[in-house]
Amino acid sequence: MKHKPIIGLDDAFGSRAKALRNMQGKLLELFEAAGYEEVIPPILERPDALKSGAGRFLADQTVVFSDPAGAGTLAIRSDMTPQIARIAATRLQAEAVLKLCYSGTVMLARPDVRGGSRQQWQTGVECLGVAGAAGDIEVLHLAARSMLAAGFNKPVLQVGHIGLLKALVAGCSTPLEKWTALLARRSPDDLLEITRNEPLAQDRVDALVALARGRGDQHWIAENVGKFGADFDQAANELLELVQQVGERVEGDVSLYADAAVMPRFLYHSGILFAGYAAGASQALLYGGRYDAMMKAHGRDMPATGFSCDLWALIDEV
Ligand SMILES: N[C@@H](Cc1c[nH]c[nH+]1)C(=O)O
Repeated sequence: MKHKPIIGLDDAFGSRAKALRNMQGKLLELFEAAGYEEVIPPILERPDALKSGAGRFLADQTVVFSDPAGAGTLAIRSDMTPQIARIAATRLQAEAVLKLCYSGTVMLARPDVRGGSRQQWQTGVECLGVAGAAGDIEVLHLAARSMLAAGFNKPVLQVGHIGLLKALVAGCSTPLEKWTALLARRSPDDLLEITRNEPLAQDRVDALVALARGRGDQHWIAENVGKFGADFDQAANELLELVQQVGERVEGDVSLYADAAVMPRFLYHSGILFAGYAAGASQALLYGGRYDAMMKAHGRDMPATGFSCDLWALIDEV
């Protein structure tokens, strides 16, 4: 009997296998030169370690199974950032600043994008213990350099802040993951439909629709300061200052701009967020952001920012 591959999973051999290793080598070399040390966590975790501070959303994206060796319910990791959070909060607790990098397979319960892959070869960095904008700035520069090393065509970094959306939909019963999904899909009509059942003032509805239409650039953010309360203003100012500090061109070749509609893949980010694009690619190829709240949920209150990308997507789309 011939076994067919599972839909959404793939094998690599020949030139594809070489390209994957090559890409991995380039990125790990870059991370190491920037002072990031490699960690190699296991592919299995307790579901709680993956969920802590990340909530249901990540759990829905995770394959769980009952361990035949009696260790209870186990999860195949769907993301490595929560593993780094666990390690930083437990085994590396003695170090105040941690700069860590990783490269390993993660498995998604369902693909991120229609017809996409369920397996990703996640490669990235996490910068922990560097307070304020300094950590974000360091990670954004390293993301830009990674995009150049990976050969992105016309690389662009879009930077947002989850606090903007949270402030706009405060008091709504629709969960945050629903809003982020609709905004990530850029579907203003579906979004409008949901706002009908929510106690939202018209100016908030207009703001959400503007985001779904992709109109949340720097000017839009600045214009809206003062309209939606202190939390919105704090997030907006943090984002505008960061973008101003880093500048519109990073490493000479990477364009960077603010976009309030940048949405996270998972819901554990609690500050700035960013996505990296290459001209001609069908999807964002790099994701990152700040997740101090997830560190707190893991029992170690410390600042944390990082990014990751999928080597499979890089070799296919760059
Ligand atoms: N792991 C996140 C990106 C990230 C890394 N560190 C912080 N955020 C993702 O894949 O979406």
